[in-house]
Amino acid sequence: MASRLLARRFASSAAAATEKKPINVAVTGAAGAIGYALLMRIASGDMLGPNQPVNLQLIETEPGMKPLSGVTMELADCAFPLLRSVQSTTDLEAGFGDAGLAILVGARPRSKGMERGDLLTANASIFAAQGAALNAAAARDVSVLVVGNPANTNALVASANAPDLSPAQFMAMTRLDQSRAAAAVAAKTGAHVRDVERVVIWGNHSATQYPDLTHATVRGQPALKAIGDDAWVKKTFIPDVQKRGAAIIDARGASSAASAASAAVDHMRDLVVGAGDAWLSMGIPSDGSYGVEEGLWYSVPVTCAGKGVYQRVGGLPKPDDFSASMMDATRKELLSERDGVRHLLPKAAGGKGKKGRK
Ligand SMILES: NC(=O)c1ccc[n+]([C@@H]2O[C@H](COP(=O)([O-])OP(=O)(O)OC[C@H]3O[C@@H](n4cnc5c(N)ncnc54)[C@H](O)[C@@H]3O)[C@@H](O)[C@H]2O)c1
Ligand SMILES: O=C(O)C[C@H](O)C(=O)O
Repeated sequence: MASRLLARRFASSAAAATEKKPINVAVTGAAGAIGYALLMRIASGDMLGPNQPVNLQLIETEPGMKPLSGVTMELADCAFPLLRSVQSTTDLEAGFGDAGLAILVGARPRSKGMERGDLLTANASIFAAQGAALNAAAARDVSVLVVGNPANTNALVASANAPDLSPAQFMAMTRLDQSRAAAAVAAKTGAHVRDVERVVIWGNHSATQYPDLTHATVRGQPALKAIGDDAWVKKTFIPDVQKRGAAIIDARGASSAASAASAAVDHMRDLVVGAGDAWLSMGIPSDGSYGVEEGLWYSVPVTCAGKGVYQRVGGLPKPDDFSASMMDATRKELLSERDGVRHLLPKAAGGKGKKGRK
């Protein structure tokens, strides 16, 4: 008995000695619908892996603090072994203090009949304040994922207000669109979703996005060939993916929440842990390629090597006329969204940061 106890004690002190340093994860809008689904997944280890402890730094508005206290009670009651601490605050700099990862969810969702761009006035100023606070308080190599809509332009606003961080550290979430597109192709071809690769989301997380199957494969074969139905691709697949968010609002009476949280988990996991040669879509600052001017957060395919580093997929052939016109339409929408937030963009936008990514 004594030797079994000793062995157990030895095993737990060895585990403590090799335990990784916790990662500080800041989440805004933590008491909202997405926050509720997201926090459980982060704390359980779904996002950063089964050996990575986390500290949660939760940011809410004043009225959000009471519901947030209920969420933190539930987090405690889950007794997650990887959850080291939970801090709840309305103070942006306290909430972002030393954060290595920041997921910016807190913003108003659209309701029936609205487009995501209609949220620009209500939401963009939130991201100016949050960009400034990240600049002041977050870890210098923080990776920031913007989920709150309109996500691409909010990422631009946050980055523009964080002059000491690299624009490349700010990403807008289009992973949900990628997953929706892959799921639709899997359903059409009878394949499993894991057999659908290289689906690309170009441009804005909006109804102008271009879900592109030109490079996609199903079980290693060209997806367009496996589908064999160009009319379905153009008349059903593309509009369905573009309008999936609205279809969910129509059916559920509220915008997607669990699937949005799941996409944020997938995005951050691939970014931090790495995803080999898989193509993943992210809204990142344009570098002038694909005819998209610099300074727009435009979704493109990337690969993720881990540790927060992503690499844009390069060397793609010139898009055909259909793809080029789709890519241009979403670029134009992003330009007009940028015009709508000019007042929130300081003149000398864009800084260096410690972790440049290309
Ligand atoms: N990019 C995507 O794929 C995607 C998918 C789904 C939803 N969204 C967007 O995510 C956002 C949140 O959606 P939701 O369903 O969780 O909404 P929600 O209304 O359920 O929750 C939003 C939460 O944010 C909080 N909040 C508002 N302003 C804040 C601020 N300044 N600082 C901190 N917290 C703040 C609110 O108090 C609330 O608790 C919406 O803008 C929605 O459109 C994006
Ligand atoms: O469509 C919305 O407004 C919510 C979200 O962006 C989605 O794509 O589900």
